[in-house]
Amino acid sequence: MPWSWSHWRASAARRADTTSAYCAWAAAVWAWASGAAPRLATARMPAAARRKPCKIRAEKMRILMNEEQERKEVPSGKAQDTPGGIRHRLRSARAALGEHERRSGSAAIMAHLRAGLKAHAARAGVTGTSGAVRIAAFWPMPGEPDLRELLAEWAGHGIALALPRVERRDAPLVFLPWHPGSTLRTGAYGILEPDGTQYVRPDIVLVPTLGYTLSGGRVGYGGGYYDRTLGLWRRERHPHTTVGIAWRASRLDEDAYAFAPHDMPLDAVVDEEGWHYPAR
Ligand SMILES: Nc1nc2c(c(=O)[nH]1)N(C=O)[C@@H](CNc1ccc(C(=O)N[C@@H](CCC(=O)O)C(=O)O)cc1)CN2
Ligand SMILES: Nc1ncnc2c1ncn2[C@@H]1O[C@H](COP(=O)(O)OP(=O)(O)OP(=O)(O)O)[C@@H](O)[C@H]1O
Repeated sequence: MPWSWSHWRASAARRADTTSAYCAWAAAVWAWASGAAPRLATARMPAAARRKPCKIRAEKMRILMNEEQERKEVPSGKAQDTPGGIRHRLRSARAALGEHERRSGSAAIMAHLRAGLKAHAARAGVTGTSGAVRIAAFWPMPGEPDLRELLAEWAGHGIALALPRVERRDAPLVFLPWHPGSTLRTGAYGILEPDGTQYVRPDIVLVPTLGYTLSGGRVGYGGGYYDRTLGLWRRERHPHTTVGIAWRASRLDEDAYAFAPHDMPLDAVVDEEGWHYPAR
């Protein structure tokens, strides 16, 4: 069979599964040294893997290799459907926003939520327990819309709020009550999360969204956390409605990304321009 990158990568990934990431790279270097593979193969070793080849688990190595490869093969600015490529472009678009744009953008998103969240809940038929809804928000990671001012305002009006916590990497999120003054601790991924043991199930979920389509498709950070959580709630028939919170700059064309069956579509999206409802 003629040598090809994809064939090599597939067999290297298989090797990484069963032996170790380092062995896979050693095999690549050996192949290169013996003239069987082009120089390009070693040049494409992911930067993070290059730094600590012995310590990275085989699975992590495989993800890094795939994402690095996807990034390099995607011509910039062109619609593509590889998760690594699209996340990379979305992160770049987000990073390109200036401090002023972020501040005024967050203010615009908060204004749209103030004006429209009640109507959204009514439209979705979500009334909450005894008529009182609990809203799940998120504590912003760098670069995300910052809704904290609005959260304090809602709390002041007696609205019950919650924030997500990552308990386990491959599990659904749990939500814990939050009010101004609640103790937060640094959790997985360096995000501030509520302390405590009391879990709650929110009725309205503001979903941090790295990229979205107007039909409600969502791209996140690739942990699958919200999909797992919302999928579980749907199976357990917990009534809720979702609102993706996103920058306008992260809007994707409908055909830009191939959504997977586990991707839970958003019920609405709010960006700086306002509310967007998928035509369903
Ligand atoms: N503010 C906020 N809170 C949130 C989320 C979010 O998107 N925003 N989440 C939404 O799900 C959950 C956390 N999910 C996350 C998943 C991956 C990464 C992340 O930075 N991943 C790295 C790889 C890190 C690693 O492999 O260890 C990356 O993408 O480079 C961050 C958050 C729960 N809380
Ligand atoms: N409902 C689910 N059940 C089991 N695994 C899931 C589910 N949803 C997602 N996953 C796993 O998580 C991985 C990442 O999913 P995806 O790319 O959709 O994450 P994301 O929506 O970008 O992440 P996040 O919600 O954390 O921001 C998937 O490849 C899959 O392995």
